[in-house]
Amino acid sequence: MRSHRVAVIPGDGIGLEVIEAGKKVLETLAKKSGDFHFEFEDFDWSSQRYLSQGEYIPEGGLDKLSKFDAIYFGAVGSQDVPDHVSLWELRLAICQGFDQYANVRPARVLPGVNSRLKGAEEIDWIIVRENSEGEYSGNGGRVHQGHPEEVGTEVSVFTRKGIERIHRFAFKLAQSRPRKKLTLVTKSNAQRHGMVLWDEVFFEVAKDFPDVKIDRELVDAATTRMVLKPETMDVIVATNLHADILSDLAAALSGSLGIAPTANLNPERIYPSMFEPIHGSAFDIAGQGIANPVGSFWTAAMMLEHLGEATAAERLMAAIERLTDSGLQTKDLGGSANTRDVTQAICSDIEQQ
Ligand SMILES: NC(=O)c1ccc[n+]([C@@H]2O[C@H](COP(=O)([O-])OP(=O)(O)OC[C@H]3O[C@@H](n4cnc5c(N)ncnc54)[C@H](O)[C@@H]3O)[C@@H](O)[C@H]2O)c1
Ligand SMILES: O=C(O)[C@H](O)[C@@H](O)C(=O)O
Ligand SMILES: [K+]
Ligand SMILES: [Mn+2]
Repeated sequence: MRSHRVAVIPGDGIGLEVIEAGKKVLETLAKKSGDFHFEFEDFDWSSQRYLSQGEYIPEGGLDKLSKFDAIYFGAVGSQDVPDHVSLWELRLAICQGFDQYANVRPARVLPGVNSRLKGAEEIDWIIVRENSEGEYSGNGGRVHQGHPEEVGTEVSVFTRKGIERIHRFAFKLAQSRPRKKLTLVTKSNAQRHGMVLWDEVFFEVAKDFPDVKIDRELVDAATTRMVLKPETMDVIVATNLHADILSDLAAALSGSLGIAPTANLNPERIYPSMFEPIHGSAFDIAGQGIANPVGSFWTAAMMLEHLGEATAAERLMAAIERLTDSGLQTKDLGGSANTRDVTQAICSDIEQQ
């Protein structure tokens, strides 16, 4: 029997609720499949831990985490901790610490889901987010704090190496898809250094992929194209910040932020990769049991794929689609089901297949 060691970090808020749901689904699926199982280990790395013990990740924590086959992550963020502290101390510490430079964010309208966008059924995108540098390099500082002369800088850092590897990853992904299209998202009209390098390296890498159809879109225009001509896009490569914003838009256009999944990949597999729904801890609905767990289920399917369990990943995706198609939906999708109803329904569906 194949065994997969998965570190589970539910984090904060609805992260706890959707990861508990996702684990149940994964366990049901493994039991049904019969030829693999999970060894889950839970980590309490969260804002609660930070507030009580002064750190998100304990001494030696990343070393311990590095031994796992994958990481299943919920969300981080608390009203009692500044967002820049929680994000940097937990999610970014793992993504950057494990060089998970390729963040992959698929978007499509699942069966039975109503999008507010006319023509949304045309959405079939994968957003590739550069996940190690750019606007998230953490390069900057503050001086003269509290004085009228106060200055804060936030300097984006783009390296040739960092740019080349993410473009190459995006080209390979585009090449593997039927439409073989790749859109470069940029802002090199206004940002005349790092973004120009971003573009130049893209067109250099493009020479190695003559079968991939390419185009270039400024990020502001990319938002309108996603809304007005969704069928013209396939794989989209964008910087850390641009892709962060575009992927929330893509999720909402596909029905809800509660559905969208993410893989934070270290493609060379030197470190474990991390899988999480794209949403955050959702202060407004946390603790109510009404979070949509579908994003964490789809995320689980991406994790299965990465672990080499392609058949199980397909079975899970099919179960997710039967679930959304059945009309049993949470509030964000216009339904009245809660997290538990939806989780129970998908588990019994998997058991009965
Ligand atoms: N990767 C992460 O861990 C991550 C991602 C985004 C935000 N955050 C953090 O989360 C906190 C809250 O951020 P935010 O409000 O900007 O974004 P958010 O994603 O937490 O919530 C935005 C909106 O979407 C709704 N929503 C999100 N997920 C949902 C789900 N599964 N089901 C139903 N509704 C859902 C929320 O209720 C809210 O109205 C902040 O601290 C932020 O830094 C963390
Ligand atoms: O990286 C970020 O900006 C946040 O964690 C979050 O918004 C995400 O998308 O992961
Ligand atoms: K998340
Ligand atoms: Mn985001």
